Amino acid sequence: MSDDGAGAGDDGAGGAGDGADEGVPTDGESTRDALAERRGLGDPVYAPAEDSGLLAEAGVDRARGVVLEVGTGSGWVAERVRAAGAADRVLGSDLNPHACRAARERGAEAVRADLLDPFAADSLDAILFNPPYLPTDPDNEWDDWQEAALSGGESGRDLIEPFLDDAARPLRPDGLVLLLVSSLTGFPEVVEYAVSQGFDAETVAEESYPYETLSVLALTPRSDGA
Ligand SMILES: C[S@@+](CC[C@H](N)C(=O)[O-])C[C@H]1O[C@@H](n2cnc3c(N)ncnc32)[C@H](O)[C@@H]1O
Repeated sequence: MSDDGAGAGDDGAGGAGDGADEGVPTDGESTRDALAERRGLGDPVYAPAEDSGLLAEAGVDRARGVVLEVGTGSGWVAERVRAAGAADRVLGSDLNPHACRAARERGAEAVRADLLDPFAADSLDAILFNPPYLPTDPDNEWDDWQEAALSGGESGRDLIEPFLDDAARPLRPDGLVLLLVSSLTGFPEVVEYAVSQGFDAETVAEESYPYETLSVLALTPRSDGA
């Protein structure tokens, strides 16, 4: 979600980042407010930003076979991976019906779903997720789709943990999860949780911004299942 104008792509990602980092506070909650304000609270669909760009690059490099982007938003990441041509099929899913519509308009195959719920066991070769991850004070939660795109609850990990609880189920045994993680969310805590859910974790991309470091974790199911 970093928005310092570094730009994550040529057709939308980082597009809201013209204001550099001026005035962006360093605590998670007010950072969230500043970022949400820049993106426009009226827009119900997350606009691609640097986090989207980092995940898309990792997906283009590593995702093969049947790929699902969970929380596809505008569908920009899914489309980048599809257009690169190395995957057999790229699906997108999102809880937000406006996002599903936007992703379809972009040409992505998108379905409305809560995390991985409707996906069958052993059906996916790669799963990508740029989750809502900003730590948010419960007293400051808004009840709208922008909130659903940004807020990871008090810890920042309210969506990441249930995602990791279920991720091994739809994944084929030699499959791969690419998970975008921000330092605001607690990188070591996410790694520890992923390992506790039976994954090996490796950082495959990292970018630092003035108020957060974004990483992409490649998670692979441990063969011993432990
Ligand atoms: C940070 S945005 C990322 C959007 C897009 N993938 C990108 O990188 O530009 C997080 C997305 O997750 C979606 N989302 C939130 N909760 C979800 C859930 N329970 N299941 C599926 N998607 C969810 C939001 O609607 C939003 O589109």
